[in-house]
Amino acid sequence: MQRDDLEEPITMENVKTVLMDVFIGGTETSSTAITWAMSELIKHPETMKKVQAEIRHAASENTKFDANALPYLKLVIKETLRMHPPVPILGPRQCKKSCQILGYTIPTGARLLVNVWALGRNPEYRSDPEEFKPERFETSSIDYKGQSFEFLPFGAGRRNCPGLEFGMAVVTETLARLLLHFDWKLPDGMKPADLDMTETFGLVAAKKEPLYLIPTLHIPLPEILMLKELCPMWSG
Ligand code: HEM
Repeated sequence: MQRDDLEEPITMENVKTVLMDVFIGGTETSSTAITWAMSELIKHPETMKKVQAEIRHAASENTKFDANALPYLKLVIKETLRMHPPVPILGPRQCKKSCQILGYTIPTGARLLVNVWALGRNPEYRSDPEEFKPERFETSSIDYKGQSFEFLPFGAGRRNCPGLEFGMAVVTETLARLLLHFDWKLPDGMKPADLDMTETFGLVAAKKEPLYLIPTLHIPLPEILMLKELCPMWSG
């Protein structure tokens, strides 16, 4: 693996650092997005029904589906990322050239923090920002790839998230599996309205109280098929 003949040599140190980036950048962000999506779905039973119907309709031979053919699930994930961006505040940016923003002078060299959480809930950019409504993205061209500055769950510019596609694939595949194979309910007769949606404050805005849900098996998942589908390189 070691290559010393390149302009930027690949060293064991580089490899370890990249792997660390993947673990630090990719695990808590993705699991936080999945937890928030499940929380919003359990709070909105009609949305849960609609997304499960889409996934169950798309799943052929009971367990196979094309994650790209799940447009409503994509809307659910977008809406989750709008209301609960796992990274609520982007890493600091430095102002290259003095400018005016909303009447404030931003001097050259000033450090700026972009509040993605506040952008997502700003009523100037959308109606009912406190409502979970995946349908709002149905007819909108707003995407999460860093071009729409009112919706930046993966950041923007050259320091945006390099794991965007991978993160979306993990979140989509995991949610689709959870929703295809299981029905979900709250424990102890708890009502959807009682679910505590408080966020933690930190680099990652996770759900403060753990999400406890009771699964009921809907479609069994043969273990061997699961391994083949998820890890084709292992199945020979
Ligand atoms: C739903 C999942 C994810 C979300 C919401 C997310 C979000 C973000 C955000 C907002 C940033 C800062 C971007 C900026 O300041 O403009 C970032 C940076 C980063 N992300 Fe992700 N991320 C996710 C998944 C992943 C995955 C799966 C990986 C790796 C496999 C990853 C690796 C990184 C790295 C290495 C950085 C730092 C980039 C830099 O500083 O140049 N992320 N992520």
